[in-house]
This record gives sequence, C-alpha cells and structure tokens, in this order.
Amino acid sequence: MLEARTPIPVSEAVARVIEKALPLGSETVLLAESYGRILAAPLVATHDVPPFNRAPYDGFAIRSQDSAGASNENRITFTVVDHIGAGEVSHKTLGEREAVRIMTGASVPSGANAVVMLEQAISSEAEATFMIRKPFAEQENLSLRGEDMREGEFVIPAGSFINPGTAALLATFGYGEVEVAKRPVVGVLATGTELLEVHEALTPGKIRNSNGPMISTQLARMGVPCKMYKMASDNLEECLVAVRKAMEETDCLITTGGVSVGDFDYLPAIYERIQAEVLFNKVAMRPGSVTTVAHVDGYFLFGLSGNPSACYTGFELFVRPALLKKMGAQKLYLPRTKAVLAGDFTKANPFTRFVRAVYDGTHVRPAGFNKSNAVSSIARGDSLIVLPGGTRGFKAGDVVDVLLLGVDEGLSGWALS
Ligand SMILES: Nc1nc2c(c(=O)[nH]1)N[C@H]1C(S)=C(S)[C@@H](COP(=O)(O)OP(=O)(O)OC[C@H]3O[C@@H](n4cnc5c(N)ncnc54)[C@H](O)[C@@H]3O)O[C@H]1N2
Ligand code: MOO
Ligand SMILES: [Mg+2]
Repeated sequence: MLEARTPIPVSEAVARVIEKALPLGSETVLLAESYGRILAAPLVATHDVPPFNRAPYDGFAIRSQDSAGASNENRITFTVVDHIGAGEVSHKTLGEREAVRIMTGASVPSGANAVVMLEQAISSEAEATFMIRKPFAEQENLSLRGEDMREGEFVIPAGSFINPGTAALLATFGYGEVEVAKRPVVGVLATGTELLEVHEALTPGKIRNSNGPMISTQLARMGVPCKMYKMASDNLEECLVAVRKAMEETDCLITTGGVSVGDFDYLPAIYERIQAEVLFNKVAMRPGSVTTVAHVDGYFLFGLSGNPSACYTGFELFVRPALLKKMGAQKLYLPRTKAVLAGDFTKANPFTRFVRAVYDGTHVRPAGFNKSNAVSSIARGDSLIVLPGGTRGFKAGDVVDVLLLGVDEGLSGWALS
C-alpha cells in the first residue's frame, strides 16, 4: 500500500529548510574576485569620505566673506595667487580678496570656504584677476569632508551581496582583500533511465537531460560552484553509490527525478538507506509538489522533481535560500512585487500555484505552456506569478503576487503563505 504523503504549506517548507541551513564560515578573497560574494563582516568607514574639503567644480576657491555685497553694479575683483588641479595641494593661505584657481576634485586651500565656478567668474582686464557679481555663502560650491561617509560609520552590514557599489567602497577604504562567506560546493545528480547526455541522439522513449544544465546555471547565477555527477539510471544501488560519492565530495546535493511514488522512484528509499531525516516530501504547491528535502548531520539532499518546471521552481523556492543562508547572506528570499494580470488565468489552484511569467514593471503574463513538464516557459519567463491555494478564475486586471527571478539580492523575509 502506498504511503500517504501530507502536503505542508510552502511557507512551512521554507522555514524547515532555513532552520537547518548552517553558515559555512568565511575566507579571504581578492577584491578583484569578490563580485557576487557575501560580506562576512560589516563594512565600516575607516576614514571620512571625502577625506578633505574639495572643489566640486572647476573654478576659484575664495573666502566667502570677501564676496559680501557683490552685485552686477558692484563687482568685486579677486587676485589669483595659485593654480591647482585634482591631486595637488596649495600651500597658500588666502588673504583678503585672494583666490586659488582650482579644478574639480582638488583640495580647497586653507582659508577658502567657497568656490566660484568658472562660469560665474568674469574676466577682468588685469592679468591674474577675475570679478564676481554676486555674493557667495560660506560653503557654497564646496564638497565637504565626511559629507558622504564619516569615519567609524557602519556603511554595509555583514551578509550583504558584493555589488559594484560595494567594490567601490572596499576600494575607497583600501581593502585589496575581502573577508567573505565561504560558498558551498553543490553536487548535481540527474536520475532517470530515460535520460540521454546532451550530445546523444534521441532514441525511442529517451529524452536529453535538461535539468542538470538548468540547475548548474541556476547555481552559476548565484555564484555557487557546482560538481556535476554522471547521470544515474533508475536503479537503487546505482543511485545509492552516486549519492554516497557526492556526499563525500560536496557540501550538499541536488538530485532531480525519482522522488515521487513511482515503481522506479528510488530517492525515498535512498533517504532511508543513508538514514537521512526527511524534512518534507510533499508541499502544497504546483508545480513541485513532490519536492523533498532531507538532511544528514547538516548535509542537505535536495530531491527536486524530474519535471523541469517543478525542478526549476523547487530550486528557486528552497535550494536558493538554503544556500544563501549557508553563505551567510542576510537577504534569503526572492524579491516580491504586486502586478496586474495581463490575461485571464482560469485554472483551479488546489495548491499554491507558481506560474512562470513575464513581468514588465506593471503587468505580468504567463510565459507560455505552463505545465509541470514544461521546458519552454522557464526560458521565456523572468518571474513567477503566485496564486494562492484554494482559488480559481483569476481575471485580467486582477492584482497578483509576483516573485522576481535572477535578481542579485532579494528580501530578508518570506511573506507568502
Ligand atoms: N501516482 C502519482 N504519480 C505522480 C505523482 C503523484 O503524486 N502520484 N506526482 C506527479 C508529479 S506532480 C510530478 S512533478 C512527477 C515527479 O516525478 P519524479 O520527481 O519522481 O521524477 P521522474 O518520475 O523521474 O520524472 C518525471 C518527469 O520528468 C522527466 N525528467 C526527469 N529527469 C529529467 C531531466 N534530468 N531532464 C529533463 N526531464 C527529466 C521524466 O522523463 C518524466 O517525464 O511525478 C508525477 N507522478
Ligand atoms: O510536483 Mo508536480 O510538479 O506538482 O507537477
Ligand atoms: Mg517519478
């Protein structure tokens, strides 16, 4: 008799996985190789930025008090006593109605507290002088020391994704090397007697393994290294050997296929043989209801469905946040938004339904053929429409939840049921 599986809500399944995902610790990498890694420590400003008062424009540094009363009728003349570009420092201290010709980015000389833009200066007849016809306030046209960041300020929290801006910050503070969270090496094992390698010709009853390359690409877009195992046929011993080998060589394993209740679905038996604790083997979602997650002493075995769309969805909902947690990330969950449904979606949704979709900023529409076995809609979609379980008959114009895919950083909370 078939063992009955009890579906649990997606939110509950996500919580069970996240609870068991433990961070792997940290390592040091070169700044040049840090894109996409997760900061292991908060980024603290080690000095003021900018580190000195500087000119934000090409012009003349002046003492603002010398400009008091200037007008079109009462032009005030300044004498230029020095000339500096960015990177140079003037050793002059400005006296009354003296100015330093200064270029953008250069340190403002001692005594100066305003900058006259070149366009605001009127050339006068005498050499090395110019006139102004308006007063300049103290700090007018100045880029002030510390206006961006103050020494000691916490700029970016630990657990943040290193993006181009983070790289700029790290460079600003002189970090040629960065302390980042370690990444897991993830094994990928496709199971199924029907599977052919990419280069093999189709024969009756066989299909090519598309899940393997799909998952390794899902891992790649998270910056996670992958170890691809040779496909295993639907044979308990063969699968068991492959799973045991992967467990020795990797930090966690993603299998696809063989996870349902069929006569040749061996993953449930394998979890028993290796004494893994099954966190769940049925989720109230479509596709991917058979998604199973098990673990042995902190080693995860993600049993994704063989059906491509179910496999893809299982990865994005469960594998992605678990790996991010292992990598010390703060924001584990896919970014979420609301959008207007662009067409009717009449199917009933006994379970929460994730529809591969195209989101254009306001509207969202299904990305074509949308069954669990679909391959095409994965490639065409950039998001997942989320339709709650127990609903049906969504109409064009209805507002629905949308999860965005392929985005570097998401949200720190899971707020869908
Ligand atoms: N009696 C029942 N039958 C099924 C149930 C159920 O509850 N009761 N669940 C169905 C659902 S829902 C899904 S999803 C599938 C899940 O099946 P498995 O995870 O066991 O996967 P397989 O049986 O191995 O394969 C399913 C399907 O996917 C194709 N496949 C497998 N691997 C790959 C691959 N690497 N690349 C491309 N395509 C792959 C495979 O050929 C099958 O067509 O079970 C339903 N049945
Ligand atoms: O697990 Mo199945 O994908 O619900 O279709
Ligand atoms: Mg099956």
